[in-house]
Amino acid sequence: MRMTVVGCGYLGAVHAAAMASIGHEVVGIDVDERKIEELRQGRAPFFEPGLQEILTAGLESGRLSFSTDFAAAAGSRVHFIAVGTPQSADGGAADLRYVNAAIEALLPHLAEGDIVAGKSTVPVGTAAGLAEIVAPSGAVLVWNPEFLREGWAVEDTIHPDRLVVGVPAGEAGEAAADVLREVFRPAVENDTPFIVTDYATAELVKVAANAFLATKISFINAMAEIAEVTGADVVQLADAIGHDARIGRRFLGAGIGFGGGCLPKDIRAFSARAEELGRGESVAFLREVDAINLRRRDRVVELAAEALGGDPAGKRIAVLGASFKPHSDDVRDSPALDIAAKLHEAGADVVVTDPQAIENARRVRPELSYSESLDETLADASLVIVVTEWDEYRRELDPERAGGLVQGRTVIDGRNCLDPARWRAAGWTYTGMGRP
Ligand SMILES: NC(=O)C1=CN([C@@H]2O[C@H](COP(=O)(O)OP(=O)(O)OC[C@H]3O[C@@H](n4cnc5c(N)ncnc54)[C@H](O)[C@@H]3O)[C@@H](O)[C@H]2O)C=CC1
Ligand SMILES: O=C(O)[C@H]1O[C@H](OP(=O)(O)OP(=O)(O)OC[C@H]2O[C@@H](n3ccc(=O)[nH]c3=O)[C@H](O)[C@@H]2O)[C@H](O)[C@@H](O)[C@@H]1O
Repeated sequence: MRMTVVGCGYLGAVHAAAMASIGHEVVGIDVDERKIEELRQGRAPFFEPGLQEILTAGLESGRLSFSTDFAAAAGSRVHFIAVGTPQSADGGAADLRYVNAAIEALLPHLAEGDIVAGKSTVPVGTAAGLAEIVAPSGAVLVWNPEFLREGWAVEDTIHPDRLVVGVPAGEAGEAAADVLREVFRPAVENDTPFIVTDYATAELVKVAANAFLATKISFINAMAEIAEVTGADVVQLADAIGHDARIGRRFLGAGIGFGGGCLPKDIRAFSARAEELGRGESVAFLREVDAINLRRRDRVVELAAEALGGDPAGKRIAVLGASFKPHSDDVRDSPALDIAAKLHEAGADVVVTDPQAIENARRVRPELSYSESLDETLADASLVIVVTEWDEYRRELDPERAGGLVQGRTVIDGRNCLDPARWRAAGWTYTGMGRP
């Protein structure tokens, strides 16, 4: 099937290449000329495992192309909208200007019977408004939220847990759902749950899922705060409650909390929308989820100061990690970089390393010092802080060897990803997050 993907960022670029990999003819459109040129040249514009391979294969097969010209959308049966919905500058609400601009630009190229499928994460009520704008073109609007995780984006797109499509009531909606079934045929044939619902439910499923995940992380971080004053071990606690299948162990990783381009902005946008709807109190707990999350960043700064005798000023600190999570070069709202910046502001001599994210980190935090080399980062450090649990630090970093490079064997494990016994045995003072 011929399709368009409007917006070729993290979500759109992966979606376009993945759709081509399952046999569709895809044109990716973006207003960012540099990004489109890179994609045309076959260079993934960001690090995402598996993307480079499907991008190259898609271009070579002739099924995948990119353009900055919306006229390239003409002739597609489905037009996915995957543009950004960032947090607006004046508060928590989602900024919908890119979604509105994308729809406006697409309108002249739509034909009767086309489907416009929104994938961007939007406040509940957005799709109903956009449907009215799209209607005169004869196209049908559906909302098809995306649940992929960065780092596993290709796998999640090709083998999703579930597919959700919000459609208008009536025959047109049913027919549109059938077209989406065809788009995702390999997954549908693999018995992936395919949930057809109304617009509001589809929009809410997305924000509810992210709100739940954020709440789960802040819940365990709240337990970490209690563990810190009682001497309990939050990692064992998570293992123990996680054995209860009703709770589950995943997303109970206590540490410096969640960041990235989605969870933080999505819970804030959800709160803002609930307030607009007069139901702010229904999701008031999300403000606490946000507050707990941000407190964990400050806690690391506090621990760092304690470890350095009360004042980090002038002390060399090695910060291992810059991306908001491993297997990604994304530094949007990265807790790792936020902590590094706070320590820098406190006067510490901070050096940050990361296997993939240094280029992006430099753009958002130019005031920090970076090194590609882990050894160089560790050299003469009085304190080492692990803030992103890359395998390079979690598995491969040998505490003996690292101990030979630093000035002081003191480590703060912001992700509870190191083995405390092993590091202590190598003479390190180890501090985890909510674990003794
Ligand atoms: N990054 C992720 O893992 C996921 C993102 N989402 C949602 O998907 C949406 C996109 O997120 P990302 O890809 O992370 O954002 P992004 O910022 O990486 O990409 C957005 C892209 O849209 C382009 N764009 C902006 N205005 C445009 C226009 N008028 N026409 C064409 N292109 C335009 C930008 O140039 C950029 O390349 C957001 O709503 C996000 O919440 C949902 C699930 C996963
Ligand atoms: O809407 C989105 O964009 C996406 O947001 C998240 O995906 P992502 O942001 O890629 O990353 P996650 O794996 O959810 O991690 C988010 C943050 O939580 C942190 N985290 C995760 C798990 C955990 O146990 N503890 C924890 O602190 C991670 O380090 C990271 O900073 C969701 O997991 C996706 O389902 C969703 O599609």
